Amino acid sequence: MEHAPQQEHHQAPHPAPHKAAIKSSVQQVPYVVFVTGTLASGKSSACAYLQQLGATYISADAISHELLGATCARDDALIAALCRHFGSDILAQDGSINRTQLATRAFSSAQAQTTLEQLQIPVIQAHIEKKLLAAGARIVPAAPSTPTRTNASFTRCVVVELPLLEKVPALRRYAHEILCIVAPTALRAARGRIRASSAFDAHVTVHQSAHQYAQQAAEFMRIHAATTCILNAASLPLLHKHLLMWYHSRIAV
Ligand SMILES: CC(C)(COP(=O)(O)OP(=O)(O)OC[C@H]1O[C@@H](n2cnc3c(N)ncnc32)[C@H](O)[C@@H]1O)[C@@H](O)C(=O)NCCC(=O)NCCS
Ligand SMILES: Nc1ncnc2c1ncn2[C@@H]1O[C@H](COP(=O)(O)OP(=O)(O)OP(=O)(O)O)[C@@H](O)[C@H]1O
Repeated sequence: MEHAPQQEHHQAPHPAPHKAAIKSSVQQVPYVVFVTGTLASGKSSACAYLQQLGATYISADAISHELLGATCARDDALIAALCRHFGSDILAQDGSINRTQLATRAFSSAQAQTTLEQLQIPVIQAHIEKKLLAAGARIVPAAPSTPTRTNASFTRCVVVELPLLEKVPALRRYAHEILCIVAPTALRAARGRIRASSAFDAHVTVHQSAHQYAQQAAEFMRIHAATTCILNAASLPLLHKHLLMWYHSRIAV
């Protein structure tokens, strides 16, 4: 919405230098959408499709994997802090974190999970912010809200997959919009079983009753924070169709 007056400046034959600078920075700014939802709702599937449509994709989970992995992208300080808190036997031979071992420790109690999040989330947040800025994203003056008209002036889109949206409030200022992917619990459970289950999923299954309410509360918060909810209760082609309509109403192609 803040783009209309700047487009008018673009029409002026000799724009003042500062106006030209504003114009060029606006043209560079991509439409930033955060994609959230609960476990196995279809966040990654949605992001993969948006990426296929041309969006730049940033994934909190992928960053988390890189930080704890064996490549040069790993974060030695974070790995050392995790070893101090959860035991040095979470370290694999290649210097990466044994994720199953860490999950067993970190998801053993609410307090341990909080410790993991306090150590890891600020680092993940800093990496996402860096990637957002590198992709041309800038702080959006108004908080994310449902657009009242199409944002046809945006030609680029950046999609950030953020499962734990509520844990990274500082990033919200970069988002034009928050998409929440929603799917019924029974479908998520069925889809989750088809997929190779992670340690977190296994933990949630084992501690089902204790986690159910927390997960549900978190999902409600994400739905509440969302500007658009997309129901992923049928086939993947139908999810793609919803996303395509959404994309075309936001991004000029
Ligand atoms: C403990 C770890 C190493 C276990 O790894 P593992 O490969 O077994 O699980 P994976 O990373 O695939 O996670 C599985 C699912 O659980 C979700 N999840 C991970 N951590 C959490 C958490 N603290 N709370 C809720 N959901 C979580 C992920 O988003 C994903 O959907 C890993 O889950 C981890 O590092 N978690 C903390 C990172 C984090 O907070 N990521 C989200 C940032 S927004
Ligand atoms: N509409 C659909 N129809 C059939 N299968 C689907 C559909 N949507 C997602 N899936 C499948 O369900 C599984 C979970 O989907 P996906 O990985 O996209 O969810 P997620 O929210 O990213 O999961 P996580 O919380 O673990 O990161 C995947 O195997 C995916 O292929």
